[in-house]
Amino acid sequence: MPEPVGDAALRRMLEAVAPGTELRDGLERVLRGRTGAIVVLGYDDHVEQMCSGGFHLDVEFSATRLRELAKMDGAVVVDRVNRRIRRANVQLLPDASIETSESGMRHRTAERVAKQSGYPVISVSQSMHTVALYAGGHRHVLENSDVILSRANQALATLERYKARLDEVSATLSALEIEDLATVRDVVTVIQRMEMVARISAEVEGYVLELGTDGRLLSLQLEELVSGLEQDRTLIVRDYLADDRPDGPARVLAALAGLSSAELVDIPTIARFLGVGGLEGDAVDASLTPRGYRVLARIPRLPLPVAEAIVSHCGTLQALLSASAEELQAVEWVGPSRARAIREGLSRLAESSILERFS
Ligand SMILES: Nc1ncnc2c1ncn2[C@@H]1O[C@H](COP(=O)(O)OP(=O)(O)OP(=O)(O)O)[C@@H](O)[C@H]1O
Repeated sequence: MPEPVGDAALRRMLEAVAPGTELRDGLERVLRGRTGAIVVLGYDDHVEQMCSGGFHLDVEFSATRLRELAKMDGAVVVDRVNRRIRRANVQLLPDASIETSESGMRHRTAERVAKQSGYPVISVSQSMHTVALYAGGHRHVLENSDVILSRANQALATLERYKARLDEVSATLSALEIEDLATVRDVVTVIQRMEMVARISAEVEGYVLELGTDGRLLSLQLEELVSGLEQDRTLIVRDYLADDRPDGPARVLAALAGLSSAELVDIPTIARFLGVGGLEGDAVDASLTPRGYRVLARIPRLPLPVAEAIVSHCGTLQALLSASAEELQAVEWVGPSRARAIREGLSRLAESSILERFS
C-alpha cells in the first residue's frame, strides 16, 4: 500500500510529477535511457552551499534537457518556480548527520538534501529502475499508471458501495424527520456513513492527483459520486448540533476526521460531539428534532441565507412543516410566491419521503 497522500507538500509534489507534466516526461526519459538521476527541485543560497563541482547554467526546463544532463554523473538542480535548470553534474554535500533510512548513496543523498533544504528531491535509481520522491519528510515511490489505476478502481468500487448505503440511511432519516421520529442512532448513523464516504473519496482523490492526465475519467466518476457531500455533511451537523454557533460544523467535522476507524463506529462518541444523547452520549434511542436545514436544501432555488432566516424564524422542522404560506411570509426575503414554492416543496418532500419508506 502506498502511504496516504495526506501531507500538503507531498500532494503538491505528486501533482508536479503526475503523468502529462514536463517533469514526469523527463523522468520517464531518464528511466527509458537506463541511467539514474538526482533532481533537486529548488534553488537558493542554501542549496548552492550544498553543491560542489559541476557547472552553472540558466536554461528553461525541458524533458529532453533533463534527460541529457542526467547522462552525466551527479545531480541536476532546478529552480521550479521559474522553470529553469540552474546546476548540473554537481556533487551534493548535505549534512552527513541527517538521518536517512536509505541504503545506496544516491538515495541517501536525495533524502538528506530534501530534509536539509526543505525542497523536494527526486531520485531515479539506475539499478532498481524506480523513481522515488522525497518531500515534507515523506518518501514516495512513483508507480506506473496501470498499477495505480487498478488500485484506484478498487477504491472506487468500495466508494460506490458505501455511497449507496449512505443514500439509503439518508433517505430513511429524511422520512423519520418528517414524521418527527428521528433518534440519536439514526442521525449518527448518517454522519458515520458520510465520514466513511469522505475518507474513501480522499483516497481516490490522492490517486487522481497521482495519475495526472491518466486520471481524468476517474476524476469525473469521483465527482459524480460525491458532489454535494461536503454541503450535506455541514447541513446535518447544523440540523442537530446542540449549540448553533457558526463555527460548530467545522469543529465537529474536524473532530470526526481525527477519529480512528474503530472510534468512528462508536455511536456515543459522535453523539457527544453533537452534544446530544445525554452527558455520555449513550442515550442512543432518545428522539431528536432537526432544525430543518437538510430539508430546506432540497427545495429548489432557495438560497442558504433565506433557509437560515426560515430556520431562525421557525426553530424546528416540525414548526416549519406546519407553517402556512402566510406565516412563512413573516420571514425576511420570503414573499408570496416564494412562500408558496416553499410550502409546495415541503408537501412534495413529505409525501415522497413517506411513500418511499412504505413502498
Ligand atoms: N552526493 C552525491 N551527489 C550527487 N550525485 C550523487 C551523490 N551520490 C551519488 N550520486 C550519483 O549516484 C550515482 C550512483 O551512486 P551509487 O551507486 O553509490 O548509488 P545507488 O544509490 O546505489 O544508485 P542506483 O540505485 O541508481 O544504482 C553516482 O554515480 C552519482 O551520479
